[in-house]
Amino acid sequence: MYHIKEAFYSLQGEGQRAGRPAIFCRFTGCNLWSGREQDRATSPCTLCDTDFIGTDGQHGGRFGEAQDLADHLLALWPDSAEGIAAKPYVVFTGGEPLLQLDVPLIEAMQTRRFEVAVETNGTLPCPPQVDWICVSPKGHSPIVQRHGHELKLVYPQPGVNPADFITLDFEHFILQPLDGEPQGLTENYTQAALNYCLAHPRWTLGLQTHKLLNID
Ligand SMILES: C[S@@+](CC[C@H](N)C(=O)[O-])C[C@H]1O[C@@H](n2cnc3c(N)ncnc32)[C@H](O)[C@@H]1O
Ligand SMILES: Nc1nc2[nH]cc(C(=O)O)c2c(=O)[nH]1
Ligand code: SF4
Ligand SMILES: [Mg+2]
Repeated sequence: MYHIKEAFYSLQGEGQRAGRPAIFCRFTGCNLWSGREQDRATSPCTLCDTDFIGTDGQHGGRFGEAQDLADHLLALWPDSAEGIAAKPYVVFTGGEPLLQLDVPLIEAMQTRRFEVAVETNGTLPCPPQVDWICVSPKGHSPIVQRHGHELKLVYPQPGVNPADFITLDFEHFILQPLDGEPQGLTENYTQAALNYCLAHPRWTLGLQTHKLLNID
């Protein structure tokens, strides 16, 4: 059974593929936070900007079979001529998608011509069938998924040094400014991230453009 918080059609707002139209499938639940505010401060991930509890969001629900969920997601892709000609794209996120994403679901999407991307915290192994792997490390949680396409580090995180990640096997290293209340920093987080990129040019700055655009 797959538990889906919400699913929607939007632009990928983040990372190397920002701007690309995509279906987002947000799985319920995470292994690094319960999703309850009273647990946030004592959880391995304290920075989350997302509600991933329950199945009550837009186009959310529970799906028993990969084929049923794949058909549900396919129905969100535009059926204009351009939509059919374009390579459809699905981003599995959450919550932590690798608690639920399995090979039958990946292959059901690929059978429907989708390219399959995942946004993961890196603490669980990613099936090799996934076409685009984005790992976003959290605090000192151990990184199990040590290769992929983009490593997208939220910056700053207390005690986390970006230099500790550049030996991992990724094509793109992206710093994404922390969206949240300033915590004892003299500069804002975007300025801090951009300063880090200028001083360490292996890193590129990635903004959460969907928040700037006020879209999902
Ligand atoms: C909500 S997470 C879900 C996927 C997965 N659990 C993960 O953490 O990568 C989706 C993306 O949003 C990023 N993110 C979450 N909270 C954020 C925040 N406060 N500021 C900036 N990025 C954030 C995560 O790092 C991740 O890249
Ligand atoms: N537009 C848009 N792009 C995104 N990229 C990653 C997201 C996520 O929550 O995983 C996200 C999201 O929630 N919305
Ligand atoms: S690991 Fe991802 S989904 Fe889980 S709490 Fe952190 S940012 Fe949110
Ligand atoms: Mg998001």
